[in-house]
Amino acid sequence: MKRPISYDFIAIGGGSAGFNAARVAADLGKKVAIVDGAEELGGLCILRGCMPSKTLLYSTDVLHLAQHGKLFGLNIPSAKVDMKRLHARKKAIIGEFAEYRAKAMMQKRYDVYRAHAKFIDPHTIALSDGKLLRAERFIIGTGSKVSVPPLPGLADTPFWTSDDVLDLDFVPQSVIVLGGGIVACELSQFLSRIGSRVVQIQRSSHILKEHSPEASIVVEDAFRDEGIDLHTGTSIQSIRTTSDGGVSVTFLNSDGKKLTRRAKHLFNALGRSPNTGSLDLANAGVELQKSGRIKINQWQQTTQRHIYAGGDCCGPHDIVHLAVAQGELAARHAFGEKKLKPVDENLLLSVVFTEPPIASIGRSEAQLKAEGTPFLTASYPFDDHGKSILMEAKRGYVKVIAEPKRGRILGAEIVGPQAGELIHCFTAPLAMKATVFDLLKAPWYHPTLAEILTYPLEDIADEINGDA
Ligand SMILES: Cc1cc2nc3c(=O)[nH]c(=O)nc-3n(C[C@H](O)[C@H](O)[C@H](O)COP(=O)(O)OP(=O)(O)OC[C@H]3O[C@@H](n4cnc5c(N)ncnc54)[C@H](O)[C@@H]3O)c2cc1C
Ligand SMILES: NC(=O)c1ccc[n+]([C@@H]2O[C@H](COP(=O)([O-])OP(=O)(O)OC[C@H]3O[C@@H](n4cnc5c(N)ncnc54)[C@H](O)[C@@H]3O)[C@@H](O)[C@H]2O)c1
Repeated sequence: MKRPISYDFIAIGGGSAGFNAARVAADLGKKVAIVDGAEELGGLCILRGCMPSKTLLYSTDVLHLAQHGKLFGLNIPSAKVDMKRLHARKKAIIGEFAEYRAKAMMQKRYDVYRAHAKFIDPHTIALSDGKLLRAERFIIGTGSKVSVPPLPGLADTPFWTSDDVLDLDFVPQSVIVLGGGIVACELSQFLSRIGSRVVQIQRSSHILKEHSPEASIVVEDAFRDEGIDLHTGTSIQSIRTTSDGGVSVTFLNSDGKKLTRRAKHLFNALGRSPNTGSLDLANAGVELQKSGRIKINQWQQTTQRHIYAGGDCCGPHDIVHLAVAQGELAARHAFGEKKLKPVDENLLLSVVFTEPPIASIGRSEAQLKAEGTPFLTASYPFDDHGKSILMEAKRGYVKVIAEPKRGRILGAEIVGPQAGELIHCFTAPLAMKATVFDLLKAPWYHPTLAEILTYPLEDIADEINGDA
């Protein structure tokens, strides 16, 4: 048997979690290897996730504004997508990001192995190119893959995944989108705005079920107004290919009525599952949760304490800044850094890049109610705010949730223009445990979208002061 090459730290997977763990370990002076089996380096976020989707969505936001030029007193005779250019722009932008990441990975500080890894014992991995590597400590950051749930007919019907939709260079005539999660919603609106006829079918009673029904309903109304044939509270009965090469989906709608929808293409956006199947984790003594995610503790350690995990393969949320934070924490903990803090669930930040977008931070009303934690809440609508009115962006609201005695901010939810940017008015205050009174000491420029936040802050302050 060959002698393994030895390292202090090996990252299996060079995405957001693995790469950032490797970077920190190298900063700490350790001998580090990154093993990644992908054809192209960069990870999901850069290649087929956040960056391509947001590049395309920005273009369709601009397109939508141009198509509604009349609202702004503009005469734009025709505004249409040019799919070849849109596709080329996306490829150029993503190409640059990927090149930058690949350069960062190919520095002398790491050895990079372009192969798939699997464990043969708790300290040794075998690579698909036949090499053996050994390390004192590991991080598993192998990400996630598209799920194919056991829906009748799905496995036998050709379908697109988000990878295909993000790489389109033509306008599909019609698409049935299965699912109502973030991927389904962001890309349904993209498809609809480039000119496809879109049917979206979701099992639960609201889309984006991780958010409040109140927030989801704002987006559902916008989708229906834009012409998306959206069905929620459904149960899919059958999926099949039609004789003309299209697809047909039969489902029970929320009233129990049987409906069939046909389209040229099917887009499976029914979720993602952790990518751990080929790692032979049993050989390393690394256990999985029921969900298939790798079991971790607050320091990202798996059930085999010198093996850490970060990102989509362990969750609990598939969000990039968390994958980065988990990777960094794992590497620091692995090499004994003191005064570390676990990733703080009370600061959970989420942005859905639909239009209107939804953004939230911290605890939700539903969570606080379920825990029996007392709280105050106040909200204010965008249709009564100067800046959003002049932007013709009147859907949605801002909501602040605070502790009832001192007014410490516990959470916030924003649905409406620039929600993904505005929510960052709360990130530092929440991290610093600020109160509504602290935020009201700050200046708020007029006329901005951000100044809308002062209204719910003032309402809560008044309630605590007894002035309400
Ligand atoms: C369409 C879409 C849009 C998204 N948009 C956003 C967004 O706007 N904001 C946000 O926060 N999140 C977004 N996400 C989620 C985000 O992309 C992921 O949470 C994040 O990229 C996961 O990072 P990771 O490091 O866990 O995995 P990845 O980046 O997937 O990295 C895993 C790496 O491991 C490698 N690998 C796998 N198995 C092996 C093996 N056995 N051996 C060696 N290498 C292996 C893979 O090749 C890959 O490079 C989006 C996801 C999708 C699908
Ligand atoms: N803006 C962002 O931060 C962003 C963008 C895209 C993706 N992501 C992340 O990527 C991850 C994957 O997103 P996703 O949208 O693919 O997954 P998801 O799990 O969020 O959504 C999957 C959807 O499919 C539905 N579904 C699942 N099984 C079903 C069945 N058998 N029948 C009918 N409906 C079914 C679910 O109810 C859910 O609405 C998410 O965790 C998300 O955090 C984040």
